[in-house]
Amino acid sequence: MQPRKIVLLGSTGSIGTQAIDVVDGAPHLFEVVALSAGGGNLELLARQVVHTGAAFVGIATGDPLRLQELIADAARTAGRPDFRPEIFAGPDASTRIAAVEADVVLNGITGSIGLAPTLAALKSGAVLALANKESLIVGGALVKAAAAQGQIVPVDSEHSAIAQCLRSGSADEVERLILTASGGPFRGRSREELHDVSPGEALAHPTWDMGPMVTTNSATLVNKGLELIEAHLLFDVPLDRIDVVVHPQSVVHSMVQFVDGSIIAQASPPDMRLPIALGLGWPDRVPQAARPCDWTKATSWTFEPLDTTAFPAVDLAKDAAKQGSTFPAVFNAANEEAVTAFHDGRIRFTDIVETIHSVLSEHSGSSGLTLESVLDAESWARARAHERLAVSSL
Ligand SMILES: NC(=O)C1=CN([C@@H]2O[C@H](COP(=O)(O)OP(=O)(O)OC[C@H]3O[C@@H](n4cnc5c(N)ncnc54)[C@H](OP(=O)(O)O)[C@@H]3O)[C@@H](O)[C@H]2O)C=CC1
Ligand SMILES: CC(=O)[C@@H](O)[C@H](O)COP(=O)(O)O
Ligand SMILES: [Mn+2]
Repeated sequence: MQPRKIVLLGSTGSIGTQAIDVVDGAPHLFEVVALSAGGGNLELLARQVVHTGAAFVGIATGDPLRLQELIADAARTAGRPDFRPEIFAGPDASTRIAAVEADVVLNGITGSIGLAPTLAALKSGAVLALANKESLIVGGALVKAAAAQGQIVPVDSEHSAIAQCLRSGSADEVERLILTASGGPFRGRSREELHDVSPGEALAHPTWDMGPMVTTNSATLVNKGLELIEAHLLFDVPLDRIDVVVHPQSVVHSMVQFVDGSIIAQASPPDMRLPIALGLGWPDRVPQAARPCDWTKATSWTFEPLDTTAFPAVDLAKDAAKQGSTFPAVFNAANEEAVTAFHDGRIRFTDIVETIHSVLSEHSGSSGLTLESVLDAESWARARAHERLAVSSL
């Protein structure tokens, strides 16, 4: 069998670098044909291009001539002085890279900026291995309409878990989905105790090593709110039949409850290489993609309800999803702006979710969901969030 041709969007990030580990571990299964990144780390990107031998590379910002020089240096060092991939540069570079002929496009970009690349990947006919949950959430019905049955394979650990559990039963046997949440670094704290936490503390995730946006979203529980919407869209289960339970060890990645009361869970130590490998290989499993649980050591898995008073983000996300239309896009855009302001030291941690709440409460939605209405709602939400953030600044 020929190796599957893989496009990696966001190759320099946490998902992207782990995807290259997966490919390195199974070169007979996968071949990287194109890479893209924001442009913030041209040295790493150049090394990745030479290492993988990708024929195409894209950057949103940064100097393409500098990238070309760095690739030439790395290629000389690797003993391949004639290696010259084609470089795409500019804001639409990842969208163009997503359309390169391939079997699977892994979208590992952070943020709703991943929407156009998601739509381009779907249009290309390739399987979309989706880590960039934001594009599905903001695009909603638009992304679903662009996807053929089974064309989107989830990479987010919870949704990969659910997809695996669903192999055990038919859609009409599904009663509920149960998303697990680590609870983040501030699990157990009251709303008041969250007031003065620092960006450094918010980035200290208890179980996962991830990029700064998703790590902060785990701390506010916004990530779980986004994942609730993601699960609803991916698996067509009504919002009120999706639960969140706190599981601090992050070993059970999510569960499906069936009509007879049986619950199937997927468990593995926290390591994204497993869902990434399954996303690239779906429906086939990649042998030795990750270590399994070690039953020779005593261990406990615990579960507790989510404190929705201290962490109201999941309820807020559910409300936004129920309102539909452009509300999820507004939820996400306001969050992205607030998280940036928090890391810049302009607002408090608790202002993040308050900002989302405030911006959502002023939104009136849009009649019909189009790409234009989504982009307009996002711009509006970002501008409104900025005004709100200026008022709540420290
Ligand atoms: N990390 C994880 O374990 C998990 C992540 N996810 C999801 O996966 C996605 C990626 O997360 P993560 O890897 O942690 O994020 P990182 O911040 O680590 O990486 C983000 C990647 O996106 C690139 N990027 C940023 N802006 C652009 C742009 N305009 N065009 C193209 N590429 C761009 C970055 O490039 P540059 O380096 O140049 O800035 C980088 O390669 C998110 O949606 C996250 O929620 C889901 C589950 C787990
Ligand atoms: C690894 C992964 O999928 C992340 O999205 C993870 O879910 C973050 O953990 P919590 O949001 O549960 O803290
Ligand atoms: Mn997740």
